[in-house]
Amino acid sequence: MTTDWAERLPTDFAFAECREAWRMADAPQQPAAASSVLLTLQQVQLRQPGRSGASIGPFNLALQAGEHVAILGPSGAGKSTLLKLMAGERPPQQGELRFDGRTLAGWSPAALARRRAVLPQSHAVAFSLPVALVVGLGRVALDHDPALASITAEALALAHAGHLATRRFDTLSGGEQARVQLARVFAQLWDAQAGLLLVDEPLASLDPGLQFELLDAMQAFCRTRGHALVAVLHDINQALAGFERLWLLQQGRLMGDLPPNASALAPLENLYGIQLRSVPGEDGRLAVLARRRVA
Ligand SMILES: Nc1ncnc2c1ncn2[C@@H]1O[C@H](COP(=O)(O)OP(=O)(O)OP(=O)(O)O)[C@@H](O)[C@H]1O
Repeated sequence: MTTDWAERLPTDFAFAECREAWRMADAPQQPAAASSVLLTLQQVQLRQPGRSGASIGPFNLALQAGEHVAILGPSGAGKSTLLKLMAGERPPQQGELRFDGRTLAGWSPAALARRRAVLPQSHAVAFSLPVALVVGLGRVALDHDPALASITAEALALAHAGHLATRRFDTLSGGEQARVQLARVFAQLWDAQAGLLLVDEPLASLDPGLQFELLDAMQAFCRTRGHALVAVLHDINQALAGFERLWLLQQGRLMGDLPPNASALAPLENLYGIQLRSVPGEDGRLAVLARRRVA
């Protein structure tokens, strides 16, 4: 496979960022040193457009290189918007974001695409594209990509989607499409180091077995490459099992920045208005049973 197909993509193609990144490819950037700050948000604030007018922030956050953070909160709390701010997809009205020491605006789309990948909550593809092409779109920022075919195959296998390689994306089920999109972001950061993977409800359309498998795959993928991982999740146990920090959001504000241990239970109960009972989890990690709060 070559990158010639990128020239044939329709102009309103959904992966506008990738196409832009492919056009603007420039010199590779040096990755952040281990245990350094990768991404900072300082007084970052955004007001949503239109009638909702919801105000998100101000956020003051620092994400370390290689750190794994889960963002939790009720529906409409601002989780996806925070992820979009971190991705540089939504510029803040106030405040500053720095990625690897440089303001996000100071990164060219191509250089950013080689260091950080984004898996949005919805990922419709407007055209009937082959699965391998959708995965290969993760690598359009590279000028020369001799390993494209093998990385595409390995990324699909890691996302438990190797058997879908010859299918067309629009014929796949929701869960199959989710796995292909996960393979796309794996492919994007496959040969990067100390990057950033931002994922929004990546497991929502998958069966429970696949949720375990793909959460493990995502964690292992990031750990072996030193990538930081920030995931918007609705499943408290997934957040407790595989993440080092929990960012709790409510009404556009950060209500807590906590480790995934017993100290998080009361804040989580308050966040969702539910009762949680701790139960033994895997490898001694905390797990919870959720119940309706009794008045
Ligand atoms: N483009 C937009 N224009 C106007 N309002 C928006 C926009 N995007 C989000 N909002 C509003 O901002 C608030 C936060 O939305 P966001 O999608 O970040 O929430 P969320 O926590 O991810 O929710 P969910 O768990 O339901 O996906 C909501 O009230 C939403 O209606």
